[in-house]
Amino acid sequence: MKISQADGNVCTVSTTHKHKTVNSGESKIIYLEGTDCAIKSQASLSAYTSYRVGGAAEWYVAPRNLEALQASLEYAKEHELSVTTLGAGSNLLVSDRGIAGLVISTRHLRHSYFDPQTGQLTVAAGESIPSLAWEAAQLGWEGLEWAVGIPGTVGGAVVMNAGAHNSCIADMLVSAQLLLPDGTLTTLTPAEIGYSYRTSSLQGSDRIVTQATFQLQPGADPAQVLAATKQHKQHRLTTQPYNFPSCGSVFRNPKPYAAGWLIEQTGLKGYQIGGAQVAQLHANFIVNRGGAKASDIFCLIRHIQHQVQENWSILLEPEVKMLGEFQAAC
Ligand SMILES: Cc1cc2nc3c(=O)[nH]c(=O)nc-3n(C[C@H](O)[C@H](O)[C@H](O)COP(=O)(O)OP(=O)(O)OC[C@H]3O[C@@H](n4cnc5c(N)ncnc54)[C@H](O)[C@@H]3O)c2cc1C
Ligand SMILES: NC(=O)C1=CN([C@@H]2O[C@H](COP(=O)(O)OP(=O)(O)OC[C@H]3O[C@@H](n4cnc5c(N)ncnc54)[C@H](OP(=O)(O)O)[C@@H]3O)[C@@H](O)[C@H]2O)C=CC1
Ligand SMILES: C=C(O[C@H]1[C@H](O)[C@@H](CO)O[C@H](OP(=O)(O)OP(=O)(O)OC[C@H]2O[C@@H](n3ccc(=O)[nH]c3=O)[C@H](O)[C@@H]2O)[C@@H]1NC(C)=O)C(=O)O
Repeated sequence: MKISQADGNVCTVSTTHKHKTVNSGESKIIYLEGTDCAIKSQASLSAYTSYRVGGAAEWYVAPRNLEALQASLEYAKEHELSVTTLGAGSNLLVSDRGIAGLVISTRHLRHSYFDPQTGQLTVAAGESIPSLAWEAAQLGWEGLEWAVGIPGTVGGAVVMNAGAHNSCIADMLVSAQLLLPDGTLTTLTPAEIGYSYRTSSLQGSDRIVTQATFQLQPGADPAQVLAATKQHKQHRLTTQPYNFPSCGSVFRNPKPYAAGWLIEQTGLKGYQIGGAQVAQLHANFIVNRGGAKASDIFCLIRHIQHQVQENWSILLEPEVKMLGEFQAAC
C-alpha cells in the first residue's frame, strides 16, 4: 500500500478501507491510497467561500484529478457520508453550523485546451472563469468577454448557468462531462442538461461536473478582445461592490423587474443586520462589512424578501445556494 508521510503525527493504517488516518490535534486527515488526496475533518469553510462566513465541513477534500475525485466519492459511499460539491464558493451561503458529510471541492481539477481547429475550449471543472476570459482575450478568441467579472469555476458556472451582459454559459456550452454517484462518467449536451435563466437541472443534483467544452470564435484581434474584456470588467467595478465579500446577486431578477431596483425602491439600501449589509452601490448585493455571521446574511435575505413582498407582492427567489441548517426564525 502506498502511504503518504506526515511528520510528528499519530498514524493508523486501515487495511479494510485502504487509507491511512493521521490524528492531528482535534482534527483527522485521511490519505486515500494511490492518490495524493487528503480528506480533512472539521475543515473551516469560511476560507472557501467568497462571503468569508460559515462553519466547518465534517469532512473536506479537494481532489487534483479524476481518479482522486472518484476515490473520494467511493470513500463517501463506504462511510455512508452525504456529498456536497463546491467550486470556488462564490455563490454560496454556508451555515454557521457547517455541513455534515463529505464536502468535495472541484477547484483543484485543472487543465485547459484551446483547440484552434474547432475553436473549442475544453476545460476541467476547477479552472477559473475570469482567468479563462483573460486567456481567451489574449489569444484573440471571442466569446468569453462577458464572463470576466464572475469569480467562480467552470463547474459552478455550468451548474448555475452563470451569465452577464445578455450572455450565459448555456449559449456557448457544447457539452459537459459529469461524474455520476456510481463512479461512472457521462457527457451531456446543454439540451440534455436543461437550462434557463440562472437555472439548470444540475442544481441540487448528485452529479459532479468534471469538465466542459465551450464553443468560442478564434481569429479576432487580441487587442480588440482585450479591450472589450477590460470594458466589461470596468463596468462591473463601477456598478457592483467588489470591495467587500459577497456572493454577487443574492436574488434572481423577477422579470420584468430587476431585484436591485425593487430592493432600492423598498428603501433597503444600507440596511444592516449584524455584519451583513444591503450594499449602497447595488441593492441586490449583500456585503459582509466585517465579522458577519451566516445567520446575519440569512436573516437579511428573509427581511428583504418580507419587505419586498409587502410592498410589491413579489417573492424574490434567492440565486445564492444555502448549504447546511439555518434557523427558520430570525
Ligand atoms: C463579486 C461577484 C460577482 C458575481 N457576478 C456574477 C455574474 O455576473 N453572473 C453570475 O451568473 N454569477 C455571478 N456571481 C455568482 C457566482 O460567481 C457564480 O454563480 C459562479 O458561477 C459560481 O461558481 P463557483 O465555482 O463559485 O460555484 P459555487 O459557488 O462553489 O457553487 C455553486 C453551485 O454549484 C454547485 N457546484 C459547484 N461546482 C460544482 C461541480 N463541479 N459539480 C457539481 N456541482 C457543482 C454547488 O453545489 C452549488 O450548488 C458573482 C459572485 C461574486 C462574488
Ligand atoms: N466581492 C467578493 O466577494 C469577491 C470579489 N472578487 C473580485 O472578482 C473579480 C474576479 O476575481 P478573480 O477570480 O481573482 O479574477 P481576476 O480577474 O482578478 O484574475 C483572474 C486571472 O486573470 C488574470 N488577469 C487579471 N487581469 C488581467 C489582465 N488585465 N490581463 C491579463 N490577465 C489578467 C490574473 O492574473 P494575475 O494573477 O497575474 O493578476 C488571474 O490569473 C476581482 O475583481 C476580484 O476582486 C473575487 C472574489 C470574491
Ligand atoms: C451579479 C450577477 O449577475 C448580474 C450581472 O452581473 C449583471 C450584468 O450583466 O446583470 C444582472 O444584474 P442586474 O440585473 O442587477 O443589472 P444592473 O444593470 O446592475 O441593474 C438592473 C437595473 O436595476 C437598477 N438598479 C440596480 C441596483 C440598484 O441598487 N438599484 C437599481 O435601481 C439599475 O439601474 C438597472 O436599471 C445580473 N444579476 C441577475 C440577478 O441576473 C449574479 O448573478 O450574481
